[in-house]
Amino acid sequence: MNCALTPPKLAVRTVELRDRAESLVHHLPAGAPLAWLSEGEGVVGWGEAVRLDLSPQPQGTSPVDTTRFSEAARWIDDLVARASVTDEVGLPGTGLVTFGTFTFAPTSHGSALVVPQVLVGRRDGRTWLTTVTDTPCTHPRELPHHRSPIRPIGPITWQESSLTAREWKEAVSDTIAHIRGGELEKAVLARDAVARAEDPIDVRVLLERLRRRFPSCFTFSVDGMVGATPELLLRREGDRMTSLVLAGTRPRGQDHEHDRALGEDLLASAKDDQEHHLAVDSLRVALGPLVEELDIPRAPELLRLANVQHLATHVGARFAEGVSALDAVAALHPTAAVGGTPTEAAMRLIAGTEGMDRGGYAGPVGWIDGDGNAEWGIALRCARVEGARAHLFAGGGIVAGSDPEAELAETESKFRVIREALTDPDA
Ligand SMILES: C=C(O[C@@H]1C=C(C(=O)O)C=C[C@H]1O)C(=O)O
Repeated sequence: MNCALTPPKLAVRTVELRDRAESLVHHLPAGAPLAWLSEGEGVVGWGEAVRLDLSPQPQGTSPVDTTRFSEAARWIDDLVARASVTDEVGLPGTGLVTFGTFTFAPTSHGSALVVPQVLVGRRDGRTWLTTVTDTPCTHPRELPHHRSPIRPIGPITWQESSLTAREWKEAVSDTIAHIRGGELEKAVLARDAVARAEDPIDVRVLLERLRRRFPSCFTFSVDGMVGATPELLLRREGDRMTSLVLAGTRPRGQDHEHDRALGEDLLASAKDDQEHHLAVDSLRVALGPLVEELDIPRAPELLRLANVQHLATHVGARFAEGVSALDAVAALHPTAAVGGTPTEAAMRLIAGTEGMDRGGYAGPVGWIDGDGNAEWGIALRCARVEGARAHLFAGGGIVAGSDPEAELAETESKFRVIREALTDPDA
């Protein structure tokens, strides 16, 4: 069913499921899967009980406009108020769950909310089945069996990017000049790459490879945005909020010694420390009015992933009375990990420099349930998958001390996540 600004009345039921599947991905049928997976847990869904496509704002709208978030929040509030929910499990991710993807810029197409007809979730060793209908009918207690075989992706050809490597490095040099000229402190510049398969890409192949290779990341698929992001914009459980800020990157080393040396270099680098602290400060300022007991460690730690290592800060807080997860998403986006400092100047520079539309890349992606529990990541290490085409994105933070060649290499390391998921059966 398609959407409307007044959502329909949904009937929702969650029941416990006896399930031995090693991966929730194994339950997904072909088509447009919904997924949010980390450390063997999470939620997957399929079918559309209802969806909302949020309209882009007109060109010229402020780059920090938050209309798409407030429209989404209003729609979800209505949906939840009108729904009749029977929830026999009662955990974050049970009951009425809405998946969402929001564009980086308010003027881009692609912000959408989707409520699946069927959802399977897993947490703390418990698995559940949620079914959603808009017509009175009996809900199943067992999983409907209609899995279709997974289709291999086959050969991939690479097409031209919006900017060549040389043009992108020039864009980085120009950005460094603007920063040294005092116009701004940091801007995150991204590049794209376009892959084409011979047949429509089976997203389940990507999800399975991504969750295996990046178990601690958040492997996601929402309305065509598919990836494995390490960056948690926020998680809400009851009134607790957690967030993971990343900025500052090195590749992984070829052996243990080299890897350790790269990590130590990252921890000691003044340039990366500046880049990281601008990201943490943007979060502190945005969250300040919305939370209590904001706990931000003074120094970052090292987060090692299969392809790169990052400076990482784990943040905790308690939501202030009356503040929702989507209020916080709207306030946080874009953090200086994907936008820059000051935000508006960085957003304008990004729009005028990258030569492409980011769409959902670097925007919030995740889910929210009817009790307000939620997990939203920043859509990184991802691609927009449409039929046989995948549009990949990767970027990096530019500050006064950045080097264009090193930034290009950093984007290559970040592209590897999706490139290898598309091409390498052993990735
Ligand atoms: C912009 C990306 O990543 C962001 C930028 C980082 C950096 O500049 O060091 C690190 C992690 C992310 O916050 C990306 O993956 O495309």
